[in-house]
Amino acid sequence: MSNPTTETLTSIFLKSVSSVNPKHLLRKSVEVQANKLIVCKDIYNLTRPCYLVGMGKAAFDMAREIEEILGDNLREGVVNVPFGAMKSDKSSRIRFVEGAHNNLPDENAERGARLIKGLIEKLEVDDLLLVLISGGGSALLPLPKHPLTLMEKLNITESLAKRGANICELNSVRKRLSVLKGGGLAKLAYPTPVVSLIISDIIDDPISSIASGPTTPNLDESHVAIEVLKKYSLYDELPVHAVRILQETDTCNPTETFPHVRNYIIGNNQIAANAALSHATALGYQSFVLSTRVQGEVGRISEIYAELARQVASLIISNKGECENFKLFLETFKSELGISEFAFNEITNFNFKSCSGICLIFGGEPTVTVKGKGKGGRNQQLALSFSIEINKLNVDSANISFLSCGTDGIDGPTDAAGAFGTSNLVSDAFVQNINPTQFLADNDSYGFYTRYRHGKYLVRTGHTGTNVMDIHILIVSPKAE
Ligand SMILES: Nc1ncnc2c1ncn2[C@@H]1O[C@H](COP(=O)(O)OP(=O)(O)OP(=O)(O)O)[C@@H](O)[C@H]1O
Ligand SMILES: O=C(O)[C@H](O)CO
Repeated sequence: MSNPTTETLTSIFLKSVSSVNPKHLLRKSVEVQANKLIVCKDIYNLTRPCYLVGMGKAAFDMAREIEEILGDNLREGVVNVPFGAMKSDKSSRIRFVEGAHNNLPDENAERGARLIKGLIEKLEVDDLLLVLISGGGSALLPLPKHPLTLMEKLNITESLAKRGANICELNSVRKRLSVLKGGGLAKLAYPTPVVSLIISDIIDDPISSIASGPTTPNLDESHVAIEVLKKYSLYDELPVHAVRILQETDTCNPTETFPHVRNYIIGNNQIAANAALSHATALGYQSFVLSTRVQGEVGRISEIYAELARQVASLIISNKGECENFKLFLETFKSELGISEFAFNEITNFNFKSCSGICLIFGGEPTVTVKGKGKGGRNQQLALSFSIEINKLNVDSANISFLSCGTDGIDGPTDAAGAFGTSNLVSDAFVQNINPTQFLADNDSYGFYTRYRHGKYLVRTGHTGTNVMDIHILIVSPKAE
């Protein structure tokens, strides 16, 4: 087997992204037969006038495809999309609103949210409302509860994000402060039937957190949001009217159900990881999806990945079948990496003897606490940090290549989807008089990769039109004789 090239890794990543292309996902999940709408085998009567709303990074492509599928059955729609996501001005019954520059709610997004609210308020009981939900939806559906202003709400959520709140903590607060989030959209639509089609960008696909769960009851107890704000020392700084909204308990009904709503997850990280597996296998690698639940600090993840690569290299090179040490190692990190029982048994029972190349695939969304002044993203940071960690282990018996990319094609405030890492990157960089550790310390992974090998180790795909978190690909293969 030839040594993996950056093109090899890129081809595996691109296959994973195309498997979660919204058009592809919708064609797999939704069809119209006679006057019936069939969604994941459930049947809805299309004699009802059909309306559409949507929000998120994949919403434009989802909306265009749904419009093709529904044809004249679609009466009207309002879909909020990120700036730059609109690709064609083909006439449409759907009104697209671009907003949320850099994933931050703004007046355009608020205008779009008001248009969505206005459309829903006109619905009749005999109508049908389709809701298209994908990652980035929270920033595209801002409608603060009166008298909270958009700027006040933005200050609260931005401060939480900067202080390290994870997406579920962030959205527990957003749900409490917003009219349409946390089930508000579904409540407004009642009793009109609601069918929501969701592309998940959160680990384990929690519908109540994806885009802050506009179509599911907010099952958080009222104190959850308050506890999050206290955890990050923000509660005492809130405007008085924000505290009053958070303390309202009438909107919290943990037993609430929405009998008029059906939610369908039509795309997620598992689908993308499985597609990566199929392609890597077709390329001749013995491939495994070890986890789609990777989270935690990037530095820690890179250390574990580096040790994993070292262990796999020694198993392949030593040509020994046994992997007791490997099993013990993997057992130690199984829960931290979110490795399933199936994946654990599959790889620890594999005989590495005369294996010509292993491809390990992960998915998830690690975090970076940004302390430096540099420019980068969690994927570029992970690829650089992995290269530094694997270099420390002096694994010279095998070729070790790594890719970490965001499936939405945008990693942090940069034009890259992510980057490559290799076991010889550090030594190679020093030949070019570039110190990787310095760039990493300044959270300047983009600055490093634009200099290293003239930027060839950056992965640039542009907006992919989908978003199912990140994909990590690790290939370990014997050095060619
Ligand atoms: N200089 C940097 N180096 C490393 N990571 C950074 C840097 N600047 C920002 N980040 C990370 O990038 C994250 C934002 O990434 P991005 O803009 O891709 O949004 P996202 O979290 O993927 O949103 P979505 O899930 O909607 O795509 C921040 O949470 C921060 O941790
Ligand atoms: O929009 C959001 O809330 C995040 O992308 C999680 O879905």
